[in-house]
Amino acid sequence: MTYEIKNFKDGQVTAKIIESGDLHIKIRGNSYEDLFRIASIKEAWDNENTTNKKLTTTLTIYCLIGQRSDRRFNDLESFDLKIITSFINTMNFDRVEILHPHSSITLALINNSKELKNYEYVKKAYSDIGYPVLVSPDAGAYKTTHEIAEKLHADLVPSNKVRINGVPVISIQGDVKDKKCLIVDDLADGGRTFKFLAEELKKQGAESVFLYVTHAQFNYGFAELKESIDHVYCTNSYKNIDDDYVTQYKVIDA
Ligand SMILES: O=P(O)(O)OC[C@H]1O[C@H](OP(=O)(O)OP(=O)(O)O)[C@H](O)[C@@H]1O
Repeated sequence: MTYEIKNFKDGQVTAKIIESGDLHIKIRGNSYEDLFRIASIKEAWDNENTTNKKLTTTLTIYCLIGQRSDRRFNDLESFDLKIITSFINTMNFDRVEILHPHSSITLALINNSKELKNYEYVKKAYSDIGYPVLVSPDAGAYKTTHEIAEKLHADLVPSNKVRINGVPVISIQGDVKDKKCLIVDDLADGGRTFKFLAEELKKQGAESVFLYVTHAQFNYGFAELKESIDHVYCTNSYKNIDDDYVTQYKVIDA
């Protein structure tokens, strides 16, 4: 099944089904415009296929917008992931695949959802570096990084970040002296969490520090990170990056 998307000059999005069949939309999903693209395609497809119950509809989202906003942060503020997932649910897909969501709340809020794991990308980085120790940067990342470490038979050093009087304090729970370390997490916004952690790992004698994140925003570039992180591994779920400092695994043609 194929479709095309057009944008009107005022920003309106419209979809046209070119060829019918099972529907499988593969999209970053990292903008509100992408969500409306999905809705337009699905609406056009539904209109063509109201009577054909044998066809299936699948949505694959590589970097869901709002996945970090998995709770109402403050009174009087909107719960954005709830709004986004409610909108996706109105489209009634048979299956919705989400690549490495920030937390399980995303999967709980989306009907018929399934996680696409980050394992194969971490494995590639792990082999490329030469079997480093995995480092989970916070409590949120511990569970998924622990699962990966078990599968790879890799050592895992958990670390934790707490704020004392607003200042981040990092505690590393293991020995990293003379070791190669690979920090594994879901996303980098600015990347400062990892810069501080890498500095601490190097203070404790780490030979080198690498970073893997599935969703690579890096909104402030790489200059600061280069001071303490040797190389970055990520997917292109959020955007394409053209920089020798970054190895990007392609999940979407874009
Ligand atoms: O690039 P940075 O700006 O340093 O941010 C990256 C961190 O932010 C995200 O966690 P977040 O703080 O949103 O997790 P939470 O659910 O614990 O609030 C993400 O999982 C990273 O750990």
